[in-house]
Amino acid sequence: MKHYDNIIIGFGKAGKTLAATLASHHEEVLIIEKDAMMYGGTCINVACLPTKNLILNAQKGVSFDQAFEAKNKMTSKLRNKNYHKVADQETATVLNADAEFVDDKTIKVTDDSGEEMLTADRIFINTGSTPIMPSIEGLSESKHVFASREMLDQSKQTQNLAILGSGPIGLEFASMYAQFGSNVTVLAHDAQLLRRVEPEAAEMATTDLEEDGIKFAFNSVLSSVEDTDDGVKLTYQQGDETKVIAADALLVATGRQPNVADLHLENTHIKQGKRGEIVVDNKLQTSVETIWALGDVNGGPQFTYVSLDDWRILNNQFYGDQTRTLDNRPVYPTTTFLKPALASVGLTEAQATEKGLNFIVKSMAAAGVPKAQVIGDPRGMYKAILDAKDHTILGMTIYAEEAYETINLITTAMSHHISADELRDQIYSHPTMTEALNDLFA
Ligand SMILES: Cc1cc2nc3c(=O)[nH]c(=O)nc-3n(C[C@H](O)[C@H](O)[C@H](O)COP(=O)(O)OP(=O)(O)OC[C@H]3O[C@@H](n4cnc5c(N)ncnc54)[C@H](O)[C@@H]3O)c2cc1C
Ligand SMILES: NC(=O)c1ccc[n+]([C@@H]2O[C@H](COP(=O)([O-])OP(=O)(O)OC[C@H]3O[C@@H](n4cnc5c(N)ncnc54)[C@H](O)[C@@H]3O)[C@@H](O)[C@H]2O)c1
Repeated sequence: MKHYDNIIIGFGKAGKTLAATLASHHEEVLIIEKDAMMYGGTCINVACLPTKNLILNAQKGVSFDQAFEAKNKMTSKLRNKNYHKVADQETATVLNADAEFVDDKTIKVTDDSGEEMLTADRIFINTGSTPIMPSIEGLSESKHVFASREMLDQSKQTQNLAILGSGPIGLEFASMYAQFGSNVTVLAHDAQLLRRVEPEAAEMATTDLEEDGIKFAFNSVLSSVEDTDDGVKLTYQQGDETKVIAADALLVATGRQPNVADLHLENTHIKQGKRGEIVVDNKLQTSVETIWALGDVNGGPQFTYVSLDDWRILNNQFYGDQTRTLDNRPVYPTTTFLKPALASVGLTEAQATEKGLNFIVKSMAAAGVPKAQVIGDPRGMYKAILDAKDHTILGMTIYAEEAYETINLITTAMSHHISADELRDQIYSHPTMTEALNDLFA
C-alpha cells in the first residue's frame, strides 16, 4: 500500500492552493481529482469565471456563439494553467481518479486501470458541492432540465429559458440569457429576488431585469414538469391560480449541497451535519484528528474566496502563528453579477433593527455619481448602515455600476474600523464610482 505525507481529495480552490503550498515547503502531496475537465475546480471550469465571461460578453453585445467559444477557450487555458501550477512542483503528484474512504487512514482510488489503496499522515477533503434537485413531478425524468453545469455546456442558445430559483445562480443566468436576447421566465418561491438583500435594492433590480425582458413569477410553486416535442411544459401554483408555461429548457438553481456522496464517510469516524456537510472545528479539523475539510463541503458559505480563506486558516496553522480560525474570519462581501451588479456586506437595515443596534441610514441614488453618467447606466442606489455614535460601517448595499469594486473598499474599511467620515474625506480618482462615498457619507 502506497503511503503519502499528505493526500488532498478534490482540486478545488482550497485544495489546489494547499497542494502548491505544501509542495513549496518540500512536503510530499498527492492531489486526487476525479474529473480531468475539472483541474482547478468548479469556479474556473463551470461556475464563477465562465458565467462572468459569458455575462460580460452578453453585455458587450457579442453573439451567443462567439461568447460560448470564448468561454470554452478561457476555461481550457485556465484548466491547463491550474494543472501545471500543482503538477510541475517537485514533490506534488496529480492523480485523475475517484477517491473514497475505506477507513480513517485509507483511501481507495479507482480509475480505468483499476483500484489502489493509499494511506496518508494527513488527509484534506475539498470535494465542493452539488446542485440540489427538488423533488417535483417529472423533473428528474425530463430531457430538458439542467443544472448550471449542464446549462453552461449548451452550445446552442436556448431561446425560451425558464429558471427555477431567484438566488445568484438563477439571476446571473437570467440576466445573461436576457442580454443574449432570449426570453427568460424566473419561477421563485420567495417573495423577492436574493432573499437576504435590502428590499429596496431587490425591488430596483427586479424592475431593471423586467425592463431587460425577464418575467418573474414570485411566490410560485412549480408542481410538475412535462416534456413536450421541443421542450418542457411547466405547471405552477401562484396563490390560488394554477398557471402553465412552455419553455425550451428549465434551469434548476435551487441551491447546492456539500458533495459527500461518493466519499463513503460511513467507513470513517468523520461526523456529518444535517445537510450532509462535514462537521469541522474552528481550524477546519474534522472529528478525525488527521483529516480536515475545506471549501463548500464543510457547509460554510459557498464562495471561492471563502474556500481560499479556508486555505489561509490551514496555511496559518501549519506555517504561521496558529491564530487564524473561523472565529476571527474577517467580514466579506457578496456580489451578484447583474446589470448593474448588486453587492452587499455586513448588516441590512432589518438585521440592524433586529439586533437592537443604535444606527443611522445613509442612502443615495447611483445617478448622482458622475461616472454612472459616463458609463451610461445611472440605475441603482447606495445604502449604508452606520453606527450612530462613531459612524463605523455596520453594513452596506450597492446596486450600481462597479458595485463589485466599491464593495471591496467598504469591506476593507469595515475590517479595519475605518469610519464613514474618513471615507467621506478621502480623495478618490475621478471619474470613478468610488466617488459616491464622498457624497453618500456627507
Ligand atoms: C454557476 C455558479 C456560479 C458561481 N459563481 C461564483 C462567483 O461568482 N463567485 C464566487 O465566489 N463563488 C461562486 N460560485 C461558488 C463557487 O464556485 C464555489 O463556492 C467554489 O467553487 C467551491 O470550491 P471548493 O474549493 O469547495 O471546491 P470545488 O472547486 O468545487 O472543487 C471540488 C473538486 O473535487 C472533485 N471531487 C469531488 N468528489 C471527488 C472524489 N470523490 N474524488 C476525487 N475528486 C472529487 C470535483 O470534481 C471538483 O473538481 C458559483 C457557483 C456556481 C455553481
Ligand atoms: N456571484 C456569486 O458570488 C455567486 C454566483 C452564483 C452562485 N454563487 C454561490 O452558489 C450558491 C448556490 O447558488 P443558488 O442560486 O443555486 O442557491 P441559493 O440557495 O443562493 O438560492 C436558491 C434559491 O432558490 C429558491 N428555491 C429553493 N427551492 C425552490 C423551489 N423548489 N422552487 C423555487 N425556488 C426554490 C430558494 O428560496 C433560493 O432563493 C450561492 O448560495 C452562492 O454561495 C455565488
